[in-house]
Amino acid sequence: MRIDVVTIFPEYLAPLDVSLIGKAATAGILDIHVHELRTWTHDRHNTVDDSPCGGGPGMVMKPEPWWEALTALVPPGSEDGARLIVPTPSGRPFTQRVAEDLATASHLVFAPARYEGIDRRFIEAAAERMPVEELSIGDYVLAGGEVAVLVMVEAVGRLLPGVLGNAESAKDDSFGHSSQGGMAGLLEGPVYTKPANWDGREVPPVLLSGNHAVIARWRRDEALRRTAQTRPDLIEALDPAALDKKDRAQ
Ligand SMILES: N#Cc1c(-c2ccc3cc[nH]c3c2)n[nH]c1N
Repeated sequence: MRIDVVTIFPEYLAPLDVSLIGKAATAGILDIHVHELRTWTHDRHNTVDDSPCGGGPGMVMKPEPWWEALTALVPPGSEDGARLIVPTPSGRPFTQRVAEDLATASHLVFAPARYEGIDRRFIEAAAERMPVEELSIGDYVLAGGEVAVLVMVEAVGRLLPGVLGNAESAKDDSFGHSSQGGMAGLLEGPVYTKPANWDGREVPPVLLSGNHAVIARWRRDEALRRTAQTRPDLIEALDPAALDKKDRAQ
């Protein structure tokens, strides 16, 4: 997968060189390029913004630099498999299912804005050339979209074959929100490691029993309990067919 990120703060994307995503890039699984939006400006001041039409606070990002950048990164005729991702607080929620969908793309172009956002006409023009996703990472307001790009690239990148080792395959995601595997749609229950007694607190004996069926049942019960407590909406959203008799007894 090729990933292009266009931004006025390229240094904000430095974490993409680190850890899981950095290793995936080194391995050639991800081909990540971060670009300075001002590359596609032509005036003395490398202007990327202007005052909002109709008045109002702040500044709006001009469509021209974004359009030139997009055209350079996705030349006409090469749109097949390319998707433009625009982080925005007014976007569709970015969820695990959205991450799974984006992981099927061959080319993602991220357009993290600043100021009051990008001139709407850029989004409309881009949508005539390729799928455009306006996505939000949560119900709070950031100062720009770069943080959201880091979140989305990690959530999508970890789903690509070869990025996670076998021991930590995304298929077994148990942090909830995965739509795959036995814990699909549930939040993860508590996890423990050695020592068996720490601070006078014991690891639940079931986890030391060696009985994998009983352990699996206990973990699912704990996931159901935590999900019901923390995110009852996820319980409501579960496919009833995904719940067995013992689940319903919870
Ligand atoms: N995604 C996302 C966002 C943002 C966001 C995204 C882009 C810009 C550009 C200026 N301010 C922004 C805030 N705030 N909260 C979210 N969940």
